[in-house]
Amino acid sequence: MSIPSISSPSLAAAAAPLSSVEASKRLAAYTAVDRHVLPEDKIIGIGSGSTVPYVVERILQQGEERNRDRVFLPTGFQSQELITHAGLRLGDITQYSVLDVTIDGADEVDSDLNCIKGGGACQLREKVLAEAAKTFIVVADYRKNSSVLGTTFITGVPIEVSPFAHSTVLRSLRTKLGSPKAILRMGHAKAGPVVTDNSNFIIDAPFSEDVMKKPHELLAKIKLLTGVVEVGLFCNIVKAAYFGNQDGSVTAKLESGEVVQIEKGH
Ligand SMILES: O=C[C@H](O)[C@H](O)[C@H](O)COP(=O)(O)O
Repeated sequence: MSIPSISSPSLAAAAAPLSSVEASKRLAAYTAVDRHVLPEDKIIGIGSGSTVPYVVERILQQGEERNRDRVFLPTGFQSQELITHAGLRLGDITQYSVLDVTIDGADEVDSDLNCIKGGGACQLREKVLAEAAKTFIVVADYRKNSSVLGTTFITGVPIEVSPFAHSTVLRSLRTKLGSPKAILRMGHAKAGPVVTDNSNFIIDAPFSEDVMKKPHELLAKIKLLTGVVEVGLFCNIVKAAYFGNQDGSVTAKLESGEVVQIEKGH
């Protein structure tokens, strides 16, 4: 296995000045990798989205020796490409049912480390790799750090559904579960609905603040609808969430309830 060196052109490009949001994503990702991707970790889950490339970038910076006997499992097509293009060894969840650590992005994280995920339609595979990991870590920029889910990510809870059942699930969400504005997610630059890596559709279902304050209850109700494959509410899975801030610090929310401020350069 040949792993690109730290001075490769792709990393040189990555070292170019970043916007404040991108810099915050990188800061969160680098901090999380430094703290949670340890020398003894060999089976590593790589999540989806625009923050995760910085996770892979930092893992590469740990060096060829450290990565030689590691296997990386993807949460979808995008992270599979990330892993292979980085020259890291690709594995599959069907080969490894226990992961040492999984690091993933999030659309929003509340005070109790519950998350909305699935803005990129990857929540099914992401949840499988999150639950299979001994340690599941979330990385995001400061915009995702919230106290109640649905405050900043307002398009709704992403719900993966079997195409066959999408209209019945939509009806139940609208008329029984209190999401009258639930809609089928449509593609951009593609006619028709978004189709997931699992050949399913996505429904985005916004709920009131009162309902979003109890994400576990909402998750249970949505999962019981026939045809629902997975819900983009992650409850009681996250061990720690790292948010990069505009001032160069990182806010870490821990499973214990503690919130730690990591100052620039630490
Ligand atoms: O389906 C997509 C995933 O849940 C992403 O991890 C989530 O949307 C966050 O992505 P980003 O890092 O681009 O904000």
